[in-house]
Amino acid sequence: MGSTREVDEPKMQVIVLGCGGGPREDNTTAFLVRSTATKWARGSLLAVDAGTHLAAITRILEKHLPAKNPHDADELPHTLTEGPFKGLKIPNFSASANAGYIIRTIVDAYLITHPHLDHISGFVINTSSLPGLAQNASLDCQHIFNNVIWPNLSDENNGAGLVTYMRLVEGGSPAMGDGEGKGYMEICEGLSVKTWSVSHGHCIEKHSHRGSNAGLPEGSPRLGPTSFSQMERSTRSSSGRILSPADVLRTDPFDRVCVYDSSAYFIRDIASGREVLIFGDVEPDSISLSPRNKQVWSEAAPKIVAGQLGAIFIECSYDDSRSEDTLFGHLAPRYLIEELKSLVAQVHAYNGRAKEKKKRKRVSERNELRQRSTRTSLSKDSPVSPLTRTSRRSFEFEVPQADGIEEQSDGAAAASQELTMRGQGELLLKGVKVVVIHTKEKLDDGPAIGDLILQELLDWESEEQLGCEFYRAEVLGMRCTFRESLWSPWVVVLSMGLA
Ligand SMILES: Nc1ncnc2c1ncn2[C@@H]1O[C@@H]2COP(=O)(O)O[C@H]2[C@H]1O
Repeated sequence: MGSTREVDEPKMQVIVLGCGGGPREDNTTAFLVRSTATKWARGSLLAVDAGTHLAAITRILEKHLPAKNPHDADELPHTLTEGPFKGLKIPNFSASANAGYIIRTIVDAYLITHPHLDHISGFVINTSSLPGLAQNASLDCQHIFNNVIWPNLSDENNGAGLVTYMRLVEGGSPAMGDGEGKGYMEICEGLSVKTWSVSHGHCIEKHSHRGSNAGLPEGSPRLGPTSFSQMERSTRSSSGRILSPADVLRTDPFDRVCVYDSSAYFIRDIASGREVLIFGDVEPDSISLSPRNKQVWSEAAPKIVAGQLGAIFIECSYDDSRSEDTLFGHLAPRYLIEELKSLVAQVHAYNGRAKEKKKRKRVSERNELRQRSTRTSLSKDSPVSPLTRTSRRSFEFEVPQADGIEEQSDGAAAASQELTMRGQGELLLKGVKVVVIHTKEKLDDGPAIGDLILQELLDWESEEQLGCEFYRAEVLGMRCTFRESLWSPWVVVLSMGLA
């Protein structure tokens, strides 16, 4: 039997370097993720977004470096005994030199959810001051490394070759990985990743220069997998007919809307199979012109049922006082809850399918037994071949109709409908940790935005009974910290200020 210590040992660590969505530039979105099994090996840190990066790492180290005699080289290398980098062997005295060591040696790749400045500025600025840094970035930086906004430090278009782009296959490549890790791409020592595109609002101009509409022919706005008829929100045409957002688009084939692409990453600890899900900026499916979150929830559902998903990091930029027309591709608590209800629906549907599969298996085993005994008796006294009698058709006829959810053509949609009717999540997300990120400060004297959003989420939760636990980060001076530290059996999340 495994010891309790073994069970409680975190398998993954997420260090929150920045958790805000602006306007403050010192707390913009940035994480470091690692598999604890790698024990701080070379190339074992994955940066997910890097709105802030080197500066935040330096600040953490300043707080946790030992008091030392700067001339006593015998003290080096030193193993850190506290803070988010606890256990890391550092080769230098100063916080600055050690931060440089971390990003040159331990950080192996940068997963960028989308190339907006609050998610990339640290990465871009750090690259210029670190000659020799060659990193994989899942970012098409051509708009940044274009010799106008920033020198082309990439290895494309005659660039300096400090950054290598890596383009991930949406939904994972079937050629990658084995077994449960199939489709996942190894991204750094100990971690693999699967990515899904999600939508982050749309450009004010009507064109398709980038984002999910790019490359589509004139007048063909790309619609996501969810049909617009499922949307709750709608507008009224001059004739009084209710128009969905898709209809609005279709009324003028030359009006095309450019949807900003963002990403959701399932990051997997290769050693244990545990995962965390980290979203970039994202808007709710219900008001999106290219709703794609449902696909992510569908992928998450079985992992939740299997207890494999440690935490979901998702944005909630505004509180519920924000109107729909000023969300600019973000979530507020009412929409985050709506999305989590969509996840509940997927869990419901998954459970239904699993139940049906089990039932079918049982029935098929029973039938098999029955047929065997029939075959035995037929073979004794019937001229008809037992094989003829056990044809596929007669077999199918004998399978009784399974009840409930499996009769629906789309289990998730049915479950969703049911949820809307009942308004209850049946605590199906019990134990799921939802970490709220990318909150935007209001710059007023009112309560901290994190407090406001968390309270609203808790109010929604008591109404909807989804079962998830909410955590949020807040800005305290130069630091962000969690009001409660998040420690699940396999994920430890440490933010800047936390020991
Ligand atoms: N049409 C708009 N009018 C005013 N502000 C906007 C508009 N679109 C986007 N923004 C702001 O620009 C910000 C860019 O980063 P974010 O997506 O985090 O949040 C966005 C909004 O705060």
